[in-house]
Amino acid sequence: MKSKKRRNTLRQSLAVFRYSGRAINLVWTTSRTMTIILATLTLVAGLLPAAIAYIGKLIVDAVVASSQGKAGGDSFVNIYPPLFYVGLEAIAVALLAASQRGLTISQSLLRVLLGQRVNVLILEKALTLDLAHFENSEFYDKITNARREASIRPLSLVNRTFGLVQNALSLVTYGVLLVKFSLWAVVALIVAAMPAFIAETRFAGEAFRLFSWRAPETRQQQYIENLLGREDYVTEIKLYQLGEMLLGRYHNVFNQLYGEDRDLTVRRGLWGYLLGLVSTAAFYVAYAWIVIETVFGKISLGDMTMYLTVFRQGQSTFASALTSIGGMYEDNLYLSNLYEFLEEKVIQPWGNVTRGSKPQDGIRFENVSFTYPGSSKPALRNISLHLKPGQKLAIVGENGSGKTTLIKLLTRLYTPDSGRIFLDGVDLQEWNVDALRRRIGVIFQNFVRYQFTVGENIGVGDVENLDDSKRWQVAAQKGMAQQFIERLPQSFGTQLGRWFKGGQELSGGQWQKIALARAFMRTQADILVLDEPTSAIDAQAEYEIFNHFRAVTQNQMVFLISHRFSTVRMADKILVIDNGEVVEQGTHEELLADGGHYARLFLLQAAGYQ
Ligand SMILES: Nc1ncnc2c1ncn2[C@@H]1O[C@H](COP(=O)(O)OP(=O)(O)OP(=O)(O)O)[C@@H](O)[C@H]1O
Repeated sequence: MKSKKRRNTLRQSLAVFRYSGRAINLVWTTSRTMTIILATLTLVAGLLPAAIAYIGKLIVDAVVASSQGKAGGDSFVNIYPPLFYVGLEAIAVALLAASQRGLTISQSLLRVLLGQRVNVLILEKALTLDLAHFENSEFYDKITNARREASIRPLSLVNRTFGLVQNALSLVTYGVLLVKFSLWAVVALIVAAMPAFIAETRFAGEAFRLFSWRAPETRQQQYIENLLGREDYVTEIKLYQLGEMLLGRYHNVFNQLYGEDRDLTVRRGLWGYLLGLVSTAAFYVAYAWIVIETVFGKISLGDMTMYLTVFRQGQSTFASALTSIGGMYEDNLYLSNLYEFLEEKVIQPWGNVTRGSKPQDGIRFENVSFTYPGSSKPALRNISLHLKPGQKLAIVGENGSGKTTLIKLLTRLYTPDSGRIFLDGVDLQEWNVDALRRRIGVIFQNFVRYQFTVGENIGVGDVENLDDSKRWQVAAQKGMAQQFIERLPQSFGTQLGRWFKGGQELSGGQWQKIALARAFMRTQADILVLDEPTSAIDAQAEYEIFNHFRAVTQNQMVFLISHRFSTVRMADKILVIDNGEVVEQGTHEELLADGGHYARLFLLQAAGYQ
């Protein structure tokens, strides 16, 4: 029982080295030269203090020898040996200072490089995750935890590991010098410092657990900071007078966090002090012992000077080694967060088909059903449809009926729970991700308003031709954006949004025209997906867009979601969805003649215009 407990304690203590290897590897792959410099300087800085203490002893002994020579009546007093040692010590001290300064410089540079490296690793990982991850709050906690401290912790762990090696080297060399005096003194000093170490690792663990639990609160604070600091929120927050309420919430979260922090900090400080007293007491007992031994002439004055230096420095080195271990424990815990995030499993059910077996088949949904993760009700049920190359499909339905969900399945942001979707006769799951995505041009309702130039905002539709200004123009023409862009101060070169210097804000409809142009930028895409692309566009422009819509999308399949029947009626096929199910399917004329759901909604809207 006892031995099991001891093994556990040992394993816990050794756990401080768990991530050291990985952290060192991370630093090593970030900059080999810098790591070698860091290791060499650590070695030098670890060995020099004992050498300096030893030279100190040589100085005192040489001084005593010289002065005894004089007292003995020698006419020639040899002043050179002590001076030689003084010079030697000066050189050693200068070297120590140089190595310490070198350590600081290389650590600062490595910190910057490593911060960038870890952030890139986190962002690269984020790119491989799917949409479902981003809709899960636990995942946000993970990414928040990984990002918050992870960029500084690997270097900190490496510094502490190296620092520990440096301290250990110093301690071993001090030990070698001290053992000559008494082995027991060495053992006593080590034992006296243990309680402080145990307390340190305990508190570090507690601090970390506090940090992890709090991820939701921290995110809440970040969210409020975001709400109060972003230009797109500011109008509503002002007009609804939400400022004070939000600030109040911000304070509440802070007060709660501060209370916990304060308790832990005070407890940690108090215990650190009390247990530190134990090792100070041990140090002074040893101090007294050395003084007594010197008074009784058992050791030389030089030895006493050396022992005192060694004791004093040995004690502070030991204390700093213990703090390093406490800190390493903490670093390990934070790094476990980083690696937990980086090792988050990504299922990539993508195939490698780049070309369909039946290119004339177009898109086919067969009995597709889908329920969002964590939701109890299916968003889509038994959807079947078929769209041939070049055909246009409009999807109609009330809010929340499942239209956008259908598009998310088509674009493979989600995978159906049952049923299958085929493109050119091949199941979407078997398609190569790049080949599939290259074939689709899409605008979602919440398309992104990039704080880039107008041209780039259109160019992102086809990243390989991001800067091709000729293509921008063609795409802008198709999206009816050409006219207003030409009136902007720097035309396609105008910076959009308010975040950067000279940025210009656009109206909702103008942004939507940019988004339309973006979808048209993808010239090789033969599937165009438009989720309410004209909801903010004025009637005249919409009329013009759809008048030439057939011409500009001649060879493309189009999936169009719209609440405007003037737009919908132009489609070859109309799909009416209600509550996740297809309730009607046909052309505008057929559906009107049926006198069902579609006919009722159409007449309702038409009546509104009369
Ligand atoms: N990410 C999600 N996680 C869970 N449920 C979702 C998610 N997105 C949508 N839903 C739910 O799925 C159903 C269908 O939503 P969907 O966005 O497809 O509707 P829609 O027909 O496009 O509506 P609208 O006309 O308002 O855009 C709704 O009940 C909605 O609450």
